[in-house]
This record gives sequence, structure tokens and C-alpha cells, in this order.
Amino acid sequence: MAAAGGPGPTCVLGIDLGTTSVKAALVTGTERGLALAQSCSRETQAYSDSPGAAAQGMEQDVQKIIKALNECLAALPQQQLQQVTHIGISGQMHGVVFWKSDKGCRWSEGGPGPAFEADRVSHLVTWQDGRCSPAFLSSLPLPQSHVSLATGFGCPTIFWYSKNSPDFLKAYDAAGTIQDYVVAMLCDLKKPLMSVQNAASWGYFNCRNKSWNTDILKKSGFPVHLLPEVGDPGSVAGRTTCAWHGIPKGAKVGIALGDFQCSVYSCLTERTDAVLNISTSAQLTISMPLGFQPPEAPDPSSAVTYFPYFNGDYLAVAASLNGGNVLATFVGMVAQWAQELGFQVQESAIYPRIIQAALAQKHSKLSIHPTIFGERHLPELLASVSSIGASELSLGHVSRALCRGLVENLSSMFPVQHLQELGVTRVLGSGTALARNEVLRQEVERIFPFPVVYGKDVDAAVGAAMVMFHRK
Ligand SMILES: Nc1ncnc2c1ncn2[C@@H]1O[C@H](COP(=O)(O)OP(=O)(O)O)[C@@H](O)[C@H]1O
Ligand SMILES: O=C(CO)[C@@H](O)[C@H](O)[C@H](O)[C@H](O)COP(=O)(O)O
Repeated sequence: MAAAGGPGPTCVLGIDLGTTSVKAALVTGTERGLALAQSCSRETQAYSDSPGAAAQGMEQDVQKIIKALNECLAALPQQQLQQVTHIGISGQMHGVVFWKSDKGCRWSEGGPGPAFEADRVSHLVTWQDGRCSPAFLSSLPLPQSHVSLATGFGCPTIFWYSKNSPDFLKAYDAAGTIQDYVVAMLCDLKKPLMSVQNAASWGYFNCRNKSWNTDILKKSGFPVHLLPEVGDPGSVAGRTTCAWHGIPKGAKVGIALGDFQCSVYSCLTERTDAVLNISTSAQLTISMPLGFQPPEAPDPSSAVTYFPYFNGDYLAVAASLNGGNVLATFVGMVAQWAQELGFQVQESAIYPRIIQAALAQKHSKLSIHPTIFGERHLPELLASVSSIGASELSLGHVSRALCRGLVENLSSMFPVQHLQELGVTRVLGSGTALARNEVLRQEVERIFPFPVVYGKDVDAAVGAAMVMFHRK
């Protein structure tokens, strides 16, 4: 990890509120640089029903996300938590959660000290939500933003509620991403604060002048009072208003960040590096030259978008909706089939078996285009399978073809030739799905003609902590 930036903090807590799991990391500053002292992760199991959004909804129970966060912190050493002076928080982008500003959580005394649970809070409508159909999106006003609108983005989701369920919004006076919600609870912010990174992921945000398209939104009856204040990534949102899991009151809390920017931050050292992250979703990212400004108007047909990074820089990112979530769906399908055949198989037991089976099948003619969730630039193009030979139907063949398809899909969104033209010389791998799956790593190394480095201790939680060390 890079060296600390000056006399600053000595122990920072980094948090990533991901789509599948919460990660927490304690990072310390030493004379030899930054070191990961402890880490913990807990699956949230937060997926919940989506009242009113029918089958396209994809919502998560915020109580369960905060429960997983509390479990992670309770598992970290108290003695080190007591040394924490700064907290960096990242999380799944695009999604929106609503809360009542003075009743968003309930604090209580627990074993390791005060902790909060979610209270008057809605479900989190996540980036995977599909309630905003292409027809609905085209009925919305054109944004003054370089980022195209997509379902699962905060502003289109708020528009959906204001048009389909206006009474729902009357119960809340604050909104943000799940990571903005946690920052607001820790610092008791009356008005949520959101970084440019997350504002860009909501839509209707002009990155050039760092402001919401308020006039456009107002004219269309959008509840602009729900839009958070916006600040720069790396800035401090406030201080903790009470002790938290042993962390002393007054700890500085950074403005919440995007998970994929923090994954990149945890490992990107050279401008010639590309970062390939496979978690629930998947991203292939490179940093743009200093001073780069994205085009004025979005190109909805482009697989690559430009997202704010730090210090006014941008990342070019092929952000796939199909990553570890496709493997998770396949594992769920195998478990369901086994149950229908009369066998009970734990999903956690299936992962190692499909990976082992695929490792035994180095080659497979079977071809799977895995986009069961579509892509933002091609929402109608769902998954397909071809070259199905009678000898290619083992669990190993299918699992190998699925992993290959995921990596090939990312590579089709950001082609190798384009990476080479941009001067990429190395690929840095990150994300749990990649770290835990040798077959995925083999396919990455087969498809990308660059050295592939899998960083140790690289993920969004570590990245969020590193940002707090390096802020000026
Ligand atoms: N036991 C396992 N072995 C291999 N991969 C796994 C296992 N459990 C989960 N995964 C993969 O990890 C992905 C979730 O990664 P994670 O980093 O927790 O996601 P996020 O950061 O989006 O919350 C899942 O989508 C799944 O594909
Ligand atoms: O769409 C983009 C970026 O535009 C994605 O990278 C998006 O940030 C991620 O899918 C979400 O933040 C979820 O990330 P994760 O939970 O899969 O780590």
C-alpha cells in the first residue's frame, strides 16, 4: 500500500457497503507506509420484496445491511477501534434510500459501546432495480449530464415514486445512497451530504459545475428537496457525534464514496494500469489523462462511461451489470434443481464444487453470453448459450464457459485493442468474486494479453481508508 500522506491519522476504519456483503478494514500508518491491520466481511442477506415495483424491483432491507455492519465492527479488536481517528465509507452506487432526518436511526448501548440500528428508513432501491423501463426513462426530461440515465439510478427511481407512488415519498425528508445514509447517521447530518462520485451515479448531475439539474428537475415536478448537498470526494463530512463500537466520539468521517472508485484507489499506482474488479457487479477501468473532461452529452450506446474519481480526475469504466451476481444466480439455480430432485445442497457448498469441476475442464467449446441482467447500453440483450455439444454438458464445462463468458463480456465492452491504444501495460485484479475463483482468474489471464496482478488487501474498504490517510 502507498505511503501515508504526512502526519495525519494513525488508524483509519474503512467500510464498504457492497451489494452482497459489508467489508470493514482497519488500516494503520507506519513508518514503512500503510498496513492492513484487521479486516472483516459479513454477507448482508438483505434482498427483500419490492412492494409496488412487481418483479422488476430489486430492493434491500437497510436494517439487515446495518446489522451486517454492526457484526463486522463487533468482530474487530476493541483495542484498535479505540485508536481510530478517521472513518472512510464507500458503497454500492446509484441506489437510493429514504429516511426521516431526525428519526433515521436508534442508538443503543451494546457490549462494545453505542451502536445504531436503522429506524424510520425505506428499503434501499439498488442499482440492480429494473422498475424504470426504457419507455419510462424516455418519458423523463433530458439530463444536462454526461452520464446517461438508467434504471436503478437514484433520480429516475425518485421520479418513478413521484409518478407512481407519491404518498410513499411524503414519509421522508432525506435521501442518499446507503453509504450517504451511514455518514448522515454517524455525523447526525440534518441534510445528507453526497460526493460528486455518487451524485454522478444518480443521474441529472452536471459534473462540470458540480450541481444538480435543479431547474430541469423542478419543471418536471421532481421533489428537489430530497437531493443531497454535494461535496468533493476526500473531503470530511463531519465528526461522529458519539462513540461508536469503541471508536471515540469526534472521529472524522469522510464524505461517502463510490465502491468501484475505492476499489481502484486501493490498487491503482500507474496510469498505465487497468483495474478489473469482479464483485456482485464487474468493472474494467482505466484512469483518464489529467485535465480530461467528459463529453457534454451522453452516448447511451457506449459501453464505456466516465466517472469522477478524485481531485477532478476521471475514470473510463466499462461497468457491467453481470459479474459475481451471475455466478450467484447459477449457484442458486443448481441448488434449486437439486432441491427439486429431492436433495438439499447448501449454496456455500456448491461454489467450491463448480470451481473444482471447471478447473478440470481447461477447454470448453461451449459458449455462454452471460448477460442475464442485460447491460445498460444493451438492456434487451439477455444471455444465450451456443456450441452445445453432447460432450460439453458437464458441470465443469458449463462452469468454465460461464466464467469465460463473464470475462469475454467485459472485454467486449472495453476491447483489448482499445486498452493497448490507451497504453495499458498491466491489469490489476480486485473484488471477492475474482479473489475466490481460480477459474475466473485463469480466464482473465487467458483473455487479457497483459501481466495480471492480484493485489493483496485490495478492495473498496481498504481504498476508502487510504483516502482518509491521503486527504490534505
Ligand atoms: N464461496 C464462494 N466462492 C466463490 N465465490 C463466491 C463465494 N461466495 C460468494 N462468491 C462470489 O462473490 C460475489 C460477491 O462478492 P462481494 O465482494 O461480496 O460483493 P459486493 O462487494 O458487491 O458486496 C458473489 O456475487 C459471488 O459470485
Ligand atoms: O455502474 C457502476 C459504475 O457506473 C458500477 O460500478 C456500480 O458502481 C456498481 O455496480 C455498484 O456500485 C455495485 O458495486 P458492487 O456491490 O458490485 O461492488
